[in-house]
Formats: sequence, structure tokens, C-alpha cells
Amino acid sequence: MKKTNSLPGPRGVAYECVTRSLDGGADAQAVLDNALTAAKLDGRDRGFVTEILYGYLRMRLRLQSVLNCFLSRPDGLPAPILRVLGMAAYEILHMDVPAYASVDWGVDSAKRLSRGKLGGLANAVLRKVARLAEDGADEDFFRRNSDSEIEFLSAYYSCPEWIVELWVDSYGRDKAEQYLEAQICPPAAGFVLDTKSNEAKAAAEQLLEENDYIASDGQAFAFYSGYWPQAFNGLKESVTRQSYAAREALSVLGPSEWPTPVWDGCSGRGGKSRFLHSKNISPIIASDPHARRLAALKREVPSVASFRASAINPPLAKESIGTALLDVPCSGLGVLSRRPDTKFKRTPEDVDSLVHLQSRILDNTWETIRKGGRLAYITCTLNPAENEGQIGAFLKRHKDAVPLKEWTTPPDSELHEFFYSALIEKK
Ligand SMILES: C[S@@+](CC[C@H](N)C(=O)[O-])C[C@H]1O[C@@H](n2cnc3c(N)ncnc32)[C@H](O)[C@@H]1O
Repeated sequence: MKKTNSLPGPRGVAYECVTRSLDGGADAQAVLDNALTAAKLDGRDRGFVTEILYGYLRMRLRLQSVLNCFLSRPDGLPAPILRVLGMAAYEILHMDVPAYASVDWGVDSAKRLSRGKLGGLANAVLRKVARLAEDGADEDFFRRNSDSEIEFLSAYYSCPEWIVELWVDSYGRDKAEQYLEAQICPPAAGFVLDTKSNEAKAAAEQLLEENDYIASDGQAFAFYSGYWPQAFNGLKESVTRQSYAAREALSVLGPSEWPTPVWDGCSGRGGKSRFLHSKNISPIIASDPHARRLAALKREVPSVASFRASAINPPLAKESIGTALLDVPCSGLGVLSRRPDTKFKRTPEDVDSLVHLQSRILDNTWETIRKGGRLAYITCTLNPAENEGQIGAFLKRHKDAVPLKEWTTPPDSELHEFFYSALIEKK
């Protein structure tokens, strides 16, 4: 992997990941996986790099608003300098690291990136941040430094103003604040056990007895981020990671009752197909336009037949499908805790084009479903235009569509991820 700079040590690796994700547009998790493989760090340093990368991305706007208070002309500073100041400020304000180590790194990095010019400024600013950490950077600090409620919510909850406005307008102030709070927390760690294996079955029983989980359906478990239960040691292939909230959005639609064949029309790597397969639903066919995701599906769920296609124009006969599952491409505003870089990549304009794409997928898929069949629609976003608004408009366009169920992850969910799902029957 070609380096974008030469900052040393694990913090340098984290800085490079942030830069590649924000400037290069790459997915933060993919960048992190590559960087950790290339850098050959030990377990402790890997954890440190992961925490700084994700913590900084989650808190970036809050950190920027702190720095703005201590800089006379923040707009005049080069982006790499603001970035190292922000990362050092993240450590000082949110991590259990001696402040002097974070200040030293920030000053040294600012010097390297500015050929010595901006070390003094970095030192002055980061010392003020360290003083603020001692006094406590609470809500009041951000209220005092904001001109409006939206500006305060955006700075304190580190979320772009357009998303804050969308949530306050769509869901009201209280729910919006629950969603904002959740997206700066790490998401729950989700695991699925293959209970066909006796060891995995015994582990599931032990976990249910210990009762340390946030949520469980007996086969899948959600734990607080970073938790690895002892009961999983030695299980290897019979335990896999999967977002519990994503699984819940599918499971509430009662897939065991769905008419078959089931077509997973936006299958990606096959997370939903795998779940359906584990419930002995058959036959399942899967498709996605993305070749690499389909290749992963073929590896991970080889018994599911798959083909490459857009759900707008699928090579399927009219009225040949029992149930179409559409886990559609969406703006991802419900999973910002897991993918915080989305906050800086999505724009209101590309949300509009996703709404259009989803409605085309819905209309074209409807043709492939036979009478008495179902359409299951899922998103991982918090945006009425892609969720209840999208389904409401679909029901108006199709008089033979009967809504059976509509569901959203509750706003106080400790999973910190939010999904929407709906089930429709074809008369
Ligand atoms: C939310 S992801 C699906 C995740 C997957 N169901 C899972 O559980 O792992 C949305 C998927 O829609 C696919 N997609 C994008 N445009 C599409 C289209 N026109 N038709 C069908 N799928 C599309 C993307 O490649 C992506 O894999």
C-alpha cells in the first residue's frame, strides 16, 4: 500500500487510515483492514489504531468545534494539520491516555507536516484542549459556543447539520436526540452461532444462562462493543459476526412463513441469504450487480444459487417469485455508529437519487412476484423518504399491494443501529 505521509508509529497508521477514508473516499473498514495487515502491529496497537480511527470519525465535528474555539483562523489551516490536531484532541478528551503523550504526538506531527512552521501553534492549541479536558467539556461548553439549537446539536453530537435538521423535522427533537446520541456510540457486537454444532449449542445455552448480552434470539447474540465471551473460545467456524439489528429487521417480517422461491434481489455478500438458509427456507436465489460481493456470497453461502443483475431489470419471468426480499441500497443514516465516515460522504443530493433508485427497484420487482406472494423491504437508514414515505408512495401506485407489517428499530435501542422493514402482500 502506497503511503500518503510519513507519520510514524501506530498513530501514524491511524492518521493514514483517516486520510485515505476522508480524502480518498475509501471505506474506513476496508482501509483499516489493509493497513493493519500491512503494518504488522501487535494486538494492543491494533486496538489502539482502531479506537483512534473510529473514535475520531465519530467525534470529528465535535472535536472541530472545540478546536475552532482555540484557533483564530481555523479555515486558514491546511486539512492535514486540522486532522492531527483533531486526532490528538480525541485522545485527550475521550481516551484514557496521558495528555502529554497526545500533545507531544500532535506537536511533532504538525511540525513534520508543516516543515517545522506550525509546531508552536499546535502546542498552544493542544494545551488548551488538555485544560478543557480537566475542566470537563460538557454540553454547556458547546451550547455557549453555538448560535442556534441545530448548530449546538450538530457540534455536540458530531453530526452534519443537514442530518440533524432531517431528523428533528422528521422525528421531533426528542427522538432525533436519541438517534444522535446513538450514532456517537460504538455499535453492539453481534454474533450468530451455528447451533447444528453441539459445542455451539452448548455455548448458546451457557450465554443465555450468564445473561450478559444486550439482546438474543437464542441463536444470535448482541453484546456491548468489544466484548468477546469466553464461551466462544475454540468455536472457530461455528460463530460468525453479524449485526444483530440487521438480523432483527429481517426476522420481524416472519420469513419462515414466506411463499417460496425467495429471491434476495440486493443480496450483497449474502448476510440475509445466510439467515434465510439457516431457517431452512428453500429455494433461495440471490442476485446483486456488484461482482465482488456476489463472489463473497458464493464463498460464504455456496448452497444459494446466485446471478449478477440489477433488480431494476432482473432476468426473471413475470409472476415467478414467491417472495422478493429487497435489502435496498440506501443512505445508511441508521448505521452511522458502525460507518461514521458516511457522515462526511453522503450528501442530500445523493439521498434524492437513492430514493429514485429504490422506487424503480420496487416497481420492477413487483412484476416478478406472483399473486399471493410477498415483498419484504429493508433499509438501514433513518429517512422517511426512503422508509415509510417510500412504502406509502408504493402502496398508492399499486392497488394490488396490501401492507402486512411495518417496523423500525426502537430509538432507545442499545444496539445503536437502526433499520426499517416492511412486508407487503400481492393480492
Ligand atoms: C444494504 S446492501 C445489501 C446487504 C445484504 N443484503 C446483506 O445482508 O449482506 C445493498 C446492496 O444493494 C446492491 N445494489 C445496488 N444497486 C442495485 C440495484 N440496482 N439492484 C439490486 N441491487 C443493487 C448493492 O451492491 C448492495 O450489495
